[in-house]
Amino acid sequence: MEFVDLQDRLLFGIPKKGRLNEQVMTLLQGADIQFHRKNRIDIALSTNHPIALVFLPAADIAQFVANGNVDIGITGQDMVAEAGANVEELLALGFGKCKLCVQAPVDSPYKSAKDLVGKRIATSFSSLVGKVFQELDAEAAKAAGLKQVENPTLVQFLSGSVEASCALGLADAIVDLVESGETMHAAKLHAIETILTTEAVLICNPNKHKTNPLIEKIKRRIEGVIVAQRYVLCTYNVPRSQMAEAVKITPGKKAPTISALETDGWVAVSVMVLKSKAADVMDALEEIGAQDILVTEIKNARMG
Ligand SMILES: Nc1ncnc2c1ncn2[C@@H]1O[C@H](COP(=O)(O)OP(=O)(O)OP(=O)(O)O)[C@@H](O)[C@H]1O
Ligand SMILES: O=P(O)(O)OC[C@H]1O[C@H](OP(=O)(O)OP(=O)(O)O)[C@H](O)[C@@H]1O
Repeated sequence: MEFVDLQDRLLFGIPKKGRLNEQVMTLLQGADIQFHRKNRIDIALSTNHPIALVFLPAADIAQFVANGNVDIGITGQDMVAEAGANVEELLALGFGKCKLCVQAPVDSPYKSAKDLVGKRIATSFSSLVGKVFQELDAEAAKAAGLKQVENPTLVQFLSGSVEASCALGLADAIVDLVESGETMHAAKLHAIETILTTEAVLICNPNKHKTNPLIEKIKRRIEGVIVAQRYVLCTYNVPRSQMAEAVKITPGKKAPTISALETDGWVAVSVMVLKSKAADVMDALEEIGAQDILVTEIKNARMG
């Protein structure tokens, strides 16, 4: 096998497959981190930065970053919590958003996690869930005036297809991720408690952030890509008399840029607007007499 020289390169852990992979690839492209990944090789050298991309299971990235095996990485906050990893969260990325929920069969009597003390729980998050039920067991014991409960809750690890475990008789309830709820409903389960909400994050080894300026550069670039994905640029002309109203509709991230027009009594405004609100904003601007309202895509951004 060819030897890959990683010396002097920042090691960047990237989810090698699964839910986060595609969006991370888009971020890298937007941040102009170029690389060529040979077929099935999990380390790719960047061709325009001293960076090596290390393709890893999302579940391992937090621990790898905490241990300093890689310097930075992208994974879910759920994975960081499950690993109990000591990492610095540099940036929330706005995708991979879901909730880690306790789910019970819809026809079961369980209404909250407390009702499951002493029962069997299947999950891929056995460390996190183990801690939650240890606490619930301890609370139940205390309430009953005991040192510990007779039947501690059994938390079993499953690496996948967790939602099938109640129907299979393996567990009384599960703890798994929920986004649309489709998987949960299809398995005739319902959420009875949320353990955490999560999204994808850029993380860094706490000792590396200050020592390598490239980390801050990558963070700023990725931040720019995210802003560009989320916002559009809106420009319009509006009578000066309506300027205060216009600023209320489009306050901008900091403030709108306003310049005088040659035509007396009019100003030109340039301002960032959330992509999801752009159509409503255009309607509202039109209603107060704004003209020549244009909305354009932002390719990239650097914010103050
Ligand atoms: N339905 C979902 N919606 C949004 N984000 C999700 C969803 N499922 C998982 N995620 C996020 O993506 C991360 C990786 O989940 P994924 O299921 O892709 O795991 P994986 O281990 O990378 O892949 P695989 O399950 O294929 O082995 C999760 O830790 C979570 O942060
Ligand atoms: O609420 P939903 O939108 O249905 O999403 C939730 C599902 O998504 C994840 O699994 P994924 O589809 O990534 O496959 P996996 O079970 O192989 O991890 C998670 O483990 C749930 O099963």
